Amino acid sequence: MASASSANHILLSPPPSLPSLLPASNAKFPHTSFPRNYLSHSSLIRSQPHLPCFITNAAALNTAQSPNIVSLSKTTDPDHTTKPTILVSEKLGEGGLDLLRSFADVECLYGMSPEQLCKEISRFDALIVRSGTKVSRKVFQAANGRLKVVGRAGVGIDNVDLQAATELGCLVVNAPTANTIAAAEHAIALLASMARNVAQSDASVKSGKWQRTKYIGVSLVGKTLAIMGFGKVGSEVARRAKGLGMHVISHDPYAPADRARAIGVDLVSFDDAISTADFISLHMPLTPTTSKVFNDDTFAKMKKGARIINVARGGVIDEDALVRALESGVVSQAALDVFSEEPPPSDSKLLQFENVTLTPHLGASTKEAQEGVAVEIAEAVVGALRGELSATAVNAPMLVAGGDGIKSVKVVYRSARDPDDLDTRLLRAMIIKGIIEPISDSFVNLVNADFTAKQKGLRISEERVVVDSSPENPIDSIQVLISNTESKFASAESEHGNVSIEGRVKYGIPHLTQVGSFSVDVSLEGNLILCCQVDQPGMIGRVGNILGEQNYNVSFMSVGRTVKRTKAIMAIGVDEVPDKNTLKKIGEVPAIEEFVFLKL
Ligand SMILES: NC(=O)c1ccc[n+]([C@@H]2O[C@H](COP(=O)([O-])OP(=O)(O)OC[C@H]3O[C@@H](n4cnc5c(N)ncnc54)[C@H](O)[C@@H]3O)[C@@H](O)[C@H]2O)c1
Ligand SMILES: O=C(O)[C@H](O)COP(=O)(O)O
Repeated sequence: MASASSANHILLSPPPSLPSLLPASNAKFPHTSFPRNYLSHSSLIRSQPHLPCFITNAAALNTAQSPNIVSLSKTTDPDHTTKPTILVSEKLGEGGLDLLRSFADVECLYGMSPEQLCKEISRFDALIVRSGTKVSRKVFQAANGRLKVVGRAGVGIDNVDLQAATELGCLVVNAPTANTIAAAEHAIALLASMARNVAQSDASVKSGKWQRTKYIGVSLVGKTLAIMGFGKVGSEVARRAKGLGMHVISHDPYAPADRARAIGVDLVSFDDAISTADFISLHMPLTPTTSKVFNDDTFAKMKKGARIINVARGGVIDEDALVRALESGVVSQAALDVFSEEPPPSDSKLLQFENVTLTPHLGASTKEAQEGVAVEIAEAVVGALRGELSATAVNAPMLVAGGDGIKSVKVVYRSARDPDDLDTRLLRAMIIKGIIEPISDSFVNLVNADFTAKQKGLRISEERVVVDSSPENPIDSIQVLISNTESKFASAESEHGNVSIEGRVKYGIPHLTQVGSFSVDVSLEGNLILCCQVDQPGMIGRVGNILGEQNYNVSFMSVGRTVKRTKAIMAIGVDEVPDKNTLKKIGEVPAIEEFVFLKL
C-alpha cells in the first residue's frame, strides 16, 4: 500500500489502498445498510497510522458528562436508509414499544424456545428481554456479529451471559431504577401477609372453613428484620419496615455505612444478620458469590423459627436446604417470589408447604413499574443503537478488564483532578480499541476491547499526572506511548524508541498536539497530510502548489519543529481526498522525508 522511495519515505497510494483509508467497510455487517461504523468506530481507526485515532476518540470524551457513561461509537453515515431491527422477546409496556417503533423496526415474538431465539436472532440489531429469556452464549454466537445491544427490561442480568456478550462485542444495558419501588412493596406485602397468614387463611375461607385459631399470626413491631443486600430495593424495604416499627439491620459488603445509618439501619456481618433476625429479606443479585449462599450451613446459624422473604433470585437459596430447614422448623415460614427454576417444577417440595407463600415472580409487576421499565429500557437501547452515551451499560468497559509486536502501552492522563477522582476506564477502552482494531481480525468495540487486549497479551499501564488547569475539563491531555512497535510515520517515535502521541480537546474539538518529539496543533477532523521534512524555506509553498494545481483546497496548515533548520513536521488539512498522483508528487519533494495521509 505504500511505495517507498527510501526506507523512511512512505508514499500512500490511494487505489488500491485507498479503501483502507476510507470508512470501515461493511464487511462485518453485510446484512444491512444500517450505519456502517455502528458499534465499530470512526473511519480514523481504519486509517493510517493508527495512532491519532485513539487520541480523537479519547479526547472527544472530554465533552462527555460522566466517565461512568459508556458510548459504543460515534457515527454519522449519511447513506444509511434502513431502520435498525429490534426483537422484543417478552411483554413490554406500550410506552416503551412506541418509543422503539419510532426509531426501529420492532418485532415482538413472545414465548420463543431457546432454539427459536437462536434461529431468529441474526436478523436483529438489538434484543430486549425480561427475566424469562436466557440470553446464552449460543444466542450471541447465533447472532453472527449483528447483535449490538441486549436490553434487559429490569434489574437482574443473571439471565444474560455477560462474558459471552463482552467477548463478542455486544453491549448489555438494563433498566435499573424503574421497578425498585414495586419490588420493595412486594417484599413488604409478602412480609406482612406471611406474618398474618393472609394467603393461607384466604384459601381456607374459600374452602368453606373458618379457622381463627389456626391462623394466629406474629406481630412485626419490635421484631428484627435483616436486609441481605442494601441496594436500591433493600434500602426501600428498610425504609418501609422502619415505618412498621421494626428494628432493621442489614448485611451488604459493598454498601456505605453512612447511607445505611441515614435511614437508621446498622450494617452488620453476614453471620450477625442471619443469627439475630426474626425476618430475613433477600435483596442481593444472583452472582457466582451469592449463588446458594443460603444453604444448610447458613440455615443452621439462623434463629429457630426465622422467616424468610425472597424477592431477589431463587438461585441465592439452596432450595433443597430450605426444604430441610422448613421440615426441621429452623425456618418457620417462607415467602418466595423467585425460584431457581421458573416456574418451579410441579413436583417441587416447596409447593407442598402450607407455611410457604409463593408468587410467580411478581416483584416488578405493577402497571407503573412495567411502564417505567419499558420506557427506561427503550431509551437505553435506542440510545445505544444511535451510538449515544449509555449510563446503564452493565458489561463494559467498567465490568470486565495488540498488537502484533506491540507488547505494552502506557497512557499518561494530565488533569487538574485528584487522580483518585479520575475514572479512566472508558478512555482506556477507547485507546485499546484504537490500537488493536487495525491489527485484529476479530470485531473490536468498546465492550470487548479490554478483553481482546488481554487475549493478545497487551500490557496497559496508566499514569495520572496532576497539572494546573481547569478542573471543569476532566482531562487536560492524553499521551499514549507504545513500545516495541514501528510507526507508519517514523517521526512519531520518540528518542526512547516509543511511538509517542499526545492530544487534547480545544474548543470542544480533539486536537493532536504532539507527534514523537514534535509539537503540532492539528484539529483531528477531515483529511490530513502529515509530512516530516527538512526545515527549510519554501516547503509550505511547494506542497501547497502541488495541491493547488489539482484544485485541492487547503483548509489549514501547521508546522512544528524541535530545532531550527533541522527537521519539521507539517500538517496540512485538505477539503477533498487527494488522488494517488498528487500524493505521490508530495512524497517526491526531495526535502520531504516521509508523509502519511489520514482520513479522520
Ligand atoms: N422479584 C422481582 O421481580 C425483582 C425486582 C427487582 C429486583 N429484583 C432482584 O433484586 C436484586 C436487587 O435489586 P436492586 O435494584 O436493589 O439492585 P442493587 O444493585 O441496587 O442492589 C443489590 C445490592 O446487593 C449487594 N450485594 C452484592 N453482593 C452481596 C452479597 N454477597 N451479600 C449482600 N449484599 C450483596 C450490592 O452491594 C448491592 O448493594 C436484583 O439483582 C434482582 O435480582 C427482583
Ligand atoms: O430483576 C428484575 O428486574 C426483576 O426480577 C423483574 O423481572 P421481570 O422483568 O421478569 O419481571
